[in-house]
Formats: sequence, structure tokens, C-alpha cells
Amino acid sequence: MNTFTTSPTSFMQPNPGTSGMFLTLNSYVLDTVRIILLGSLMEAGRKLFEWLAERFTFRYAVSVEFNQADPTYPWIVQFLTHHQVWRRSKSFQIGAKTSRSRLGVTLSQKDNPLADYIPLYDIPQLFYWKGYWVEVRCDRQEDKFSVVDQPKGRIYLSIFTLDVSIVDMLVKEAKEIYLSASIANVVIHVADSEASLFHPVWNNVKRKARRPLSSVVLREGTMDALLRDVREFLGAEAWYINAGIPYRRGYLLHGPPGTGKSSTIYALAGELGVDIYTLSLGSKFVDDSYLHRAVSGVPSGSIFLIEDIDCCFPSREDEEEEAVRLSRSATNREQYETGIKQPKSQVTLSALLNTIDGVCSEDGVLFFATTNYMDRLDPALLRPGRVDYKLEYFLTSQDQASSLFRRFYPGNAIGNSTSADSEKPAASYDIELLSEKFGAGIPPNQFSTAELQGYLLLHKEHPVVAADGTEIWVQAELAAREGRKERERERRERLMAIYRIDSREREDSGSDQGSASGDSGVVKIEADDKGEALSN
Ligand SMILES: Nc1ncnc2c1ncn2[C@@H]1O[C@H](COP(=O)(O)OP(=O)(O)OP(=O)(O)O)[C@@H](O)[C@H]1O
Repeated sequence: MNTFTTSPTSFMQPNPGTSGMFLTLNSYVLDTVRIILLGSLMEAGRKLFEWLAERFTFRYAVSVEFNQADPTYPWIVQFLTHHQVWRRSKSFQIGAKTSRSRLGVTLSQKDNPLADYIPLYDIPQLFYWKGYWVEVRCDRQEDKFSVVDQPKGRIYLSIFTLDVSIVDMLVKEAKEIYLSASIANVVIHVADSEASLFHPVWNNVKRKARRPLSSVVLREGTMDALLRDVREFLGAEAWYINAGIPYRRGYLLHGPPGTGKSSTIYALAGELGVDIYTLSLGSKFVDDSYLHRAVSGVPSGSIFLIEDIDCCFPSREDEEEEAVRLSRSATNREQYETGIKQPKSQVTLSALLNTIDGVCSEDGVLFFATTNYMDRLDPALLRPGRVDYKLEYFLTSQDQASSLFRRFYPGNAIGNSTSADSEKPAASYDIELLSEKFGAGIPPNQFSTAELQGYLLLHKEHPVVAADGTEIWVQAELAAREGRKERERERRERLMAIYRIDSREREDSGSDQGSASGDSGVVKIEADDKGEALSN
């Protein structure tokens, strides 16, 4: 009967299997808790350290941010390159060299490699500069709020000092290093894309090789006078301030296309070592607000250049008004063929005048504008104070043609003819004589320097051929020009005829059918002449 006896205490006694499991579980839990606690403590410690470091940086460091879309950005890249801060980076993005500014440093400046090496790290680096520790960090984060395509890079510097003026010192040094590094180039900042309200507009940097002033062939004394004027202005800041006159000066270069207006400005910028900031008023995205922001971003001591400034005022020109009237009855194709243009700029005259007045511009900016159509410009734009110096360009004189020739064949003062025709015996030549021959063959005030340059380029190895062929080339060019003029005149006449018919039809809109059909017949004849349906 004792078969099924159970001791009442058997429940109380630990079961070795269960208790082992319980203990193991217990130790797991304890370990986990310990690990969690340790992890939390470490994380808290890290956060605390970060917080303290941040507090320390905040309290004892001056922090600055450089945005890739801002002109100061290349200065700071050059500065960091100069101090070899990027050297420690082991991770790069490589991009083919383009004119576009990017967070790029060439590893070896001597070899001028074909790619930009762009450091990718965002771990802060420390370097020592003039007795200060400076922390540098860069990133290329996407700007989620930007609706337009903007360069994304940023560089952050923290200088461990309480003296804010050290930033000035650093930026000044950065600019000096940048200028001396770009001494062989003219740096051109172009506002050539949309920019949201919160972004700088100068987001494209190009470099052009510096061009000597003497390479621009102008009338005697023209370049010297311009250079003297600009230098005088740059040295007269105190005078302007004392006299209470805004410290700015406007230059308008006007004349036919291809006579050297832009070349003058680029050569001048190279000579003075100043950057050019340029935009086109004809760009779709350039409106009053854009112009205002652009000019506000031009640093003192730079050139602000607007090329073809006349595109702001098409309606002020009589011929254009006539053309717009004509366009009412002309098809799109005719508008295209006859060069009829709709107003090309969204910038209003008052915004442009405000800009030039210096209301929103930096003091010490040299304002340059070019135009092929001086007479289209509003007189308000031309008044002294806005445009202080007007320089007219002309088609080439015979002297200019000769000196262009001499510039074209340097180092060939006397030599042997390298005639294109290998049958001909080589003959010796004198560049001075050839240049005179060339100059004498060019009718004065008929050709632009760009046209002559185009001709000489055809014979860049053959000065004798160039000089000998001048007359034939001139005749051919003048004949081709006559042909173009004739065709243009015919197109205009056709359009005028259509316009007259169009107006008459509108006047006679209430008159009888017979008269209207008579007019339509004339339109048809015009259309047939042109080989296309021109009727309205
Ligand atoms: N006076 C000049 N001396 C030397 N080269 C010139 C001169 N004029 C024009 N050229 C050459 O012709 C080309 C066009 O010149 P540039 O752009 O300076 O003319 P522009 O007057 O500004 O023309 P546009 O009014 O069409 O802008 C350049 O390659 C330049 O080297």
C-alpha cells in the first residue's frame, strides 16, 4: 500500500534539473542586464563627452561654414590645400576636371593632373595654424529644401579661440593664397543657373588664361587711358568717402561685334588681378530679384560685368518696335528669319538702374557693361554716376590690321616662307613688310578684328600666303556681305508687303467680299514668291 507514497516535503526540495535551468536563466538575465547597463553607461558617457566637446567648442571656438555656392569657398579650399590639410585623407572622389567649381584639390599641383581629387571624409581633422588649433570638417549633404540644382559641398571650420577677428585673418589669408594661386588665370564667376532665394547665385567658376593687355589691338592710347582710369579709381577710396560720393564706377564699352570689348575687360581683369562676376540679362531665370541677389554677392574690388546690356531694352529701339508691330502678321518662321525678337529680358529698367546706382551693390565694385547698340539704351542708364566712362570701339583701321598681323606671327620677324604650295621655292620674308602689305589690303572700317583674326587663323603657319591673299579674301567677303544684305532687304520688303495687306484687310473688314478676295490674291502671290504659305 505504500506504493504511491510521496513525501510532503518533496515539493520543497529543489529539483536539481529545474534549479540548474533557473540558475542558468538567472545568470543570462543578469549578464544581459549588465551588458545593457554597461552599454547604456558607455552611450551616456559618449553622449556626455560629445556634449562637453560641443559645449567646449561652442564656448571656446569660433565656427564658420563655407558653402560651395559662395565665392569664398574656393578661397578656403585653396587655403586648406596650401596648408596640406587634405593630405591625411585616404578617401577621394575623382572627377574629370571641368570648369565647374567643386570641392576639389589636385594632389600634385605641379603635374596638373586631369582630375579633381575630392576628399570624402566627414571626420573632423585638426591642424595647427598661426598658434591656433583649427578643426576642419566637410560634407556633401543633399539640401532637402533646395528646389534647384546647387553645388552641395560645405566646409566647416572651428578655430579654438575666443577672438572672433581671427576668422577675418584666416579668410584674408585664404583670399591672398587663392589670388596668388590663380595669378596665371582670370577667374570668372558666372550666374548661369536658377538659385532659390536662400542660395547664392554665383555657383559656377571658370578660369581663363590671363591675356596680356597688348594682345588686344585697339586704337593708339585707348587701353592706356582705360587702365589709368581704373587704377585711379581703385586708389581713390578715401577721396570718394570724404566727398560723400558712392565708391563705384561704371564703364560702358560699345561698338560693333567682334571689335574687342569683352577681350578688353578680361585682359584688364588679368592685369589688375581681380575676379569677374558676370551674368546675362537675357537668361530666362534672371529677373529683378535674381539681379538684386547677384549684385549683393559681388565682393568689393571685383568687376561686375553685364554683356549685351541692350537686351533689357528691345522696345526702346525704333526698329524693334516696327518689328514687333510686324510680328502681329508674321508667322513664327518669318520672325525667326527676319530676326524679329520678342523682349528678351525679364529685368525691369528700374531694377537695373537701382542695381547700377549701387543701392544694392557693394562699394568698390567696377561695373562694366558692353553693347553693340548704344542708341537702344535708355538715357537714364547713361547718365554720369551710372556710366562714368564710355569707350567706343570701331571696325579695324589699317594700322590695327597691321599690328594684328605682327602679333599673329611673333618670332617670325624675318624668315623663310613655308608656302602651302610645296612646289614653290622657299622665299625669305620680312614680317614688317608683310604686315604693311596686309594692312594696306584691308579697307578701313569695314571689318571687325574678329573677322581678320578668322582669316589669319586660316593661314597661321603661312604669313606670306596670308598677306598675298588679302585682296582676294576682301573681295570675296564684301561680295558675300552684299549678297546677305540683298537677301535681308528682300525679306523685309516681303514682310512689309504682308503687313500692309494685313492692315488694309483689318481696315476693310466690313467691306464687300470682292475687295477682300482681291487682297487675298496678293497675299497668295507673295506666298508663292517665298515658296511657302505666308497668308494669314
Ligand atoms: N581689338 C582686338 N584685338 C585683338 N583681338 C580681338 C580684338 N577684337 C576682337 N578680337 C578677337 O575676336 C574675338 C571676339 O572678340 P570679343 O569677344 O572681345 O569682341 P566683342 O567686341 O566683345 O564682341 P561682341 O560684341 O560680339 O561680344 C576674340 O577671339 C578676340 O581675341
